[in-house]
Amino acid sequence: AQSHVLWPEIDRITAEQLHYARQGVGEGVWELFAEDGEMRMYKREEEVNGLVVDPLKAVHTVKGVTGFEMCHYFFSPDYRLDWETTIEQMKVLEKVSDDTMIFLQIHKRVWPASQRDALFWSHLRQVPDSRDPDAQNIWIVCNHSTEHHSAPEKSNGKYIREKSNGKYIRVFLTVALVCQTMIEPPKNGAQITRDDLTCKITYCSVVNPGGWAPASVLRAVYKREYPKFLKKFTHYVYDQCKNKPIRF
Ligand SMILES: CCCc1ccc(-c2ccc(S(=O)(=O)CCO)cc2)cc1[C@H]1C[C@H]1c1ccccn1
Repeated sequence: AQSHVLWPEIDRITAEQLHYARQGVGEGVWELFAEDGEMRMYKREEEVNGLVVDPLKAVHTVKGVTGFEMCHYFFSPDYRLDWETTIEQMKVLEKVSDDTMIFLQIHKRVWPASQRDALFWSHLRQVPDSRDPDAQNIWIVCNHSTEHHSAPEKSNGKYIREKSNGKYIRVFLTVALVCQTMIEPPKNGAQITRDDLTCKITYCSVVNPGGWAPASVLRAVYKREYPKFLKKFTHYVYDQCKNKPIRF
């Protein structure tokens, strides 16, 4: 993908998001708003031009899967409709390379706000750990809004069923899923099994709704949808992997 026009931006945003994901939530600005088992979900309340763009950061620990497996199921279009419940339609507009694609997603309407779509590149990458050079166990998927000739801001009906008003408000998003595999080597030198695996997850998301929506509505939607999404997604990956050979 190094030759693609988007490559410099993909490289820069992915590196920025990795750094951002690694920053702790200790500094007081993050507000814990959801907990479920090992999952902790934090937000910051921010508005841009009166629009709610609350950054979100979630940390979670899932036993029995690797960081690669978690990122693979998050990245691949083949499984998305199995775990993403807020999407009405999804299309891969361009396959830039095996690890980079451009998606167009129509999200379900969040009443009373009008319906939105999201157009973004998605990039999957293994990350050398600066602090531990031989840690080959960190993977990231970064999703970042982009433009594409085949899906201008106004839904042109060519690919996606035209709604009555012929237009979806386009959100602007940056999302990162960073996953690290921890292995508890079996005492007796036996082969590693899924019981020896733990996946440490950091999920970061900033979604600008692109057009006005009541702050109270958006905050209620995020409070409900994000915990549901991360719980459903991680359970889905565990179920998909549990009877399959481990992929690092
Ligand atoms: C008015 C904003 C509408 C809206 C647009 C977009 C998104 C959204 C898009 C992408 C991603 S992802 O993590 O990249 C997974 C791929 O789909 C997550 C969220 C969420 C909402 C809102 C519907 C809410 C929501 C919140 C959390 C999870 C899912 N949906």
